Amino acid sequence: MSMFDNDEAASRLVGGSADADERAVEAVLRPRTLSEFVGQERLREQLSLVLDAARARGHTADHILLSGPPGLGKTTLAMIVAAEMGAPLRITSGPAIQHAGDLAAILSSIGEGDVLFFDEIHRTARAAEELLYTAMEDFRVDVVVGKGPGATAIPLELPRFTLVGATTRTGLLPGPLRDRFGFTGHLDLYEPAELQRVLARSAGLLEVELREDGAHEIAGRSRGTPRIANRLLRRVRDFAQVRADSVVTADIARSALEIFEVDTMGLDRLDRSVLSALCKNFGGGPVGLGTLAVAVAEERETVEEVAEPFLVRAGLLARTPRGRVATPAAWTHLGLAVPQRAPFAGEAELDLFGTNDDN
Ligand SMILES: Nc1ncnc2c1ncn2[C@@H]1O[C@H](COP(=O)(O)OP(=O)(O)OP(=O)(O)O)[C@@H](O)[C@H]1O
Repeated sequence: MSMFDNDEAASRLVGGSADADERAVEAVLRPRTLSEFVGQERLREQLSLVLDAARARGHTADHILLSGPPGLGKTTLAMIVAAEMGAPLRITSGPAIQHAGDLAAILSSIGEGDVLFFDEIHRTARAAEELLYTAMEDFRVDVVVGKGPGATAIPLELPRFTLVGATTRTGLLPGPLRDRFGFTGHLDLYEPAELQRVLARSAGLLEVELREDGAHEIAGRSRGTPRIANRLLRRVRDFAQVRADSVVTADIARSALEIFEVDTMGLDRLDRSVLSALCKNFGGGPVGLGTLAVAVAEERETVEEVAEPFLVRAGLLARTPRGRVATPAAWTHLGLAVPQRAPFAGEAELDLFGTNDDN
């Protein structure tokens, strides 16, 4: 059985998603205004324009879609949208909406100007989609009363509200849903310098004495993700409290993260064992996903969904039509000499977007 069978967040220090306990801790660290929100300059400017214009017209803002990997600040931005509009925030998620009735119940309790944050909107049940379309476009839901031939649809007018949808990829959304958003913003991975600012801010709130070189060390291992940066900071703080004088320097951060097996690029044990098997057992590939999974004693889903996305993004692993391949950077990162006749040399069809997943 895989050590990563359960929720990714529960078992991984460098996983992107968070469980309920972590979300409670995170609430303390959330920026409350656009100006407090670090990085994502373009998106911040766009959002600020959308919100300022709506306020100037005295209207609710258009529906907003936010896309990007977990932990980059979509929930935080939804909260900021509500705060900047001076509106109450309501929260739901795709997985919570199994039937049209679930959605109708939420929508019918919404007030004028409310902001409805809809997390993982791409996971909304089909049965509720139509209802969502009319709610977003016409601020109306048709509530069906009765069954069979005698069923009638009673239109229910809704107050104007702003829906803020979050998704990990806009491509996962049906076209008609995507089209109903007036503004779509994409969140990119953060640069290390931006993560250093996130860390400095969090350290202030958590009353951790974080030196600049300490922040630099943690930022480099945070996989471009504020959630991971904050999580690593909390672990480093533990170490600094127990083993040092509570001050987080680069040395302290390095020692702490070595104990937690997070390396200089932010790879953990699973990531490294995948790369190491690929290079050492299979000469750098190409090798099929199933074979690679067996070599690291993990489920193929774990390798594919937990380890690979970041390895691909970090340019360490490529998915090709003939299988997984280690890039020169992978050999170098593992401290191995890059072989002369490496498999990547002749690969013209690198699938860097990871769409080819069944080799
Ligand atoms: N730009 C930022 N500046 C400062 N802190 C940030 C920023 N973005 C995210 N954070 C912090 O990172 C943590 C995770 O952010 P958030 O919950 O908004 O991510 P998310 O994209 O909604 O993730 P998920 O998709 O898993 O819900 C929060 O504690 C938040 O305060």
